Amino acid sequence: MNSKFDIVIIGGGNAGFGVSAVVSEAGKSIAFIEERDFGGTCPNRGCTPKKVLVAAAHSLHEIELAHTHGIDVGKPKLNWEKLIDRKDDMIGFIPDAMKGVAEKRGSVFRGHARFTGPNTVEVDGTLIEGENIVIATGSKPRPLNIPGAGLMITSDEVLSEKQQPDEVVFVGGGVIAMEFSHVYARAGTKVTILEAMPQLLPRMDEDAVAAIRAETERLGVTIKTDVNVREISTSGGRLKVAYSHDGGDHQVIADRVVNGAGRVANVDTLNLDAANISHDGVRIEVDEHLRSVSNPSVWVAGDALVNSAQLSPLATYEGRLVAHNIIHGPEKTPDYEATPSAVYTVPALSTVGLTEKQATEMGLDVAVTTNDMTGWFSGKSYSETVAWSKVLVDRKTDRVVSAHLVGHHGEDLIHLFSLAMKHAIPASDLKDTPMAFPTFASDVKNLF
Ligand SMILES: Cc1cc2nc3c(=O)[nH]c(=O)nc-3n(C[C@H](O)[C@H](O)[C@H](O)COP(=O)(O)OP(=O)(O)OC[C@H]3O[C@@H](n4cnc5c(N)ncnc54)[C@H](O)[C@@H]3O)c2cc1C
Ligand SMILES: NC(=O)c1ccc[n+]([C@@H]2O[C@H](COP(=O)([O-])OP(=O)(O)OC[C@H]3O[C@@H](n4cnc5c(N)ncnc54)[C@H](O)[C@@H]3O)[C@@H](O)[C@H]2O)c1
Repeated sequence: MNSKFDIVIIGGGNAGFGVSAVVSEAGKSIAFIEERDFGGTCPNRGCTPKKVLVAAAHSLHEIELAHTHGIDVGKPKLNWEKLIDRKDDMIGFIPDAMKGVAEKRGSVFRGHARFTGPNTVEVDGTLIEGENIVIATGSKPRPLNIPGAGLMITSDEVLSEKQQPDEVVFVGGGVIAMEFSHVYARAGTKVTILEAMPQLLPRMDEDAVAAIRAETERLGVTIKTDVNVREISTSGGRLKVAYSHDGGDHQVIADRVVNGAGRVANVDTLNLDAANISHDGVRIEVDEHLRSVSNPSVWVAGDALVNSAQLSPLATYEGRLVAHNIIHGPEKTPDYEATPSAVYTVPALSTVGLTEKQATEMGLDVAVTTNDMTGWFSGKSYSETVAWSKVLVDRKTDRVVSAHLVGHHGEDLIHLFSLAMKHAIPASDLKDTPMAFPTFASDVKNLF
């Protein structure tokens, strides 16, 4: 097999496939290296399987609300094993299908890649040379320096273990903890979230987080912020989490403790020094074109890049951008300003743009409008338990600065705000655009 290629891609996830789509179209030769499942985290261990569990939580939520529509139903019982089987059935074909795509685009190598020189990597004894090499190796759970940290499971096990735990503790109150808490709590698992920072989801708008926190507590989830998790140990066949909070020492017993403390770039085993790639062990230093500052043959995209949010559409976007820059020269720089995202609690917290605090710190003159839509016709029809919005509009430019939505189909509505921001559609034009009625989208004009 030819071991010299135009482009070597390390990692077959969203970022790697983003690169391969563009460079294969341009007729370049590709070595595509993957050590685990083609498709990577999002379709195999992330977004897609997670959404199957979230869909079950939606169903349980609807059943909870059925009585408001005059429908009598008994207490539902989720069969966790069947849910995991359903998830496995839905995604099982993905690695082979994606491997097939990879094979159409280039030469596939299976195994762990590590650099041996500025333009070479080694995979299981095979040396592969690339004019350009793209690091698209994704992320992995943050290793925690807590005694007993090895007793924790990760989102991988949450998505694959067939036995539903009675009690779960999440160390960290970020996206993973919030999404799985809503599934577990509705399925009857007792959940505790221990977050180190004063706020759950620390990067998100504090009022939006307060709204989803209240809904999460309504489900019975125990949430502690400003917590120092001190130790995890075994206790009578179960797990004990010792933590400090509010000046006191506490403990909670659970069947499973989940690492929900963030994910770090997966680059520490790549032997970066052999390729003269400037890094600090986690962060590879790149320029505005996502190219290594010390080795111009090396590029970084997706979760392996520390500069941007760990989101699958961004991984694909960065991969495609890197491919463009390899083919046409370093022309493009990423623009993250109007990136929408959602936390798939039930209902979701959806957001695009700055938090109110960030806008204030930047000295922007913004009109801030918040709404509780539970009393609106749309919110009432669907008996929404939480329906909340905050929209920021720049008073001088009439441009949407950000939107934060909890419930009210925000995970879809957020894209209207994102499009308006990206394509500089004035906020007043967005307000004046007729939308099908009665829909949640038709409420957009009343949100700001
Ligand atoms: C539980 C969970 C839920 C998520 N939900 C969402 C969501 O709803 N929406 C969203 O936008 N994002 C979500 N994400 C984030 C999303 O999955 C990532 O942002 C995305 O998968 C990153 O793509 P990537 O290509 O950078 O990395 P990955 O998809 O992780 O791909 C990297 C690949 O590189 C391979 N690899 C690593 N090192 C080597 C090596 N040395 N040699 C060979 N191969 C190697 C790995 O095996 C892996 O397949 C979620 C993540 C998790 C964990
Ligand atoms: N819907 C989505 O788009 C989605 C879903 C799941 C995951 N993801 C991505 O995956 C990444 C990882 O998710 P995550 O939830 O693990 O990370 P996160 O960054 O969202 O949250 C991690 C949380 O853990 C806290 N923390 C860190 N160390 C701690 C400690 N020792 N004790 C207690 N708390 C601690 C942090 O303050 C933070 O709030 C996210 O960055 C996210 O972008 C996205």
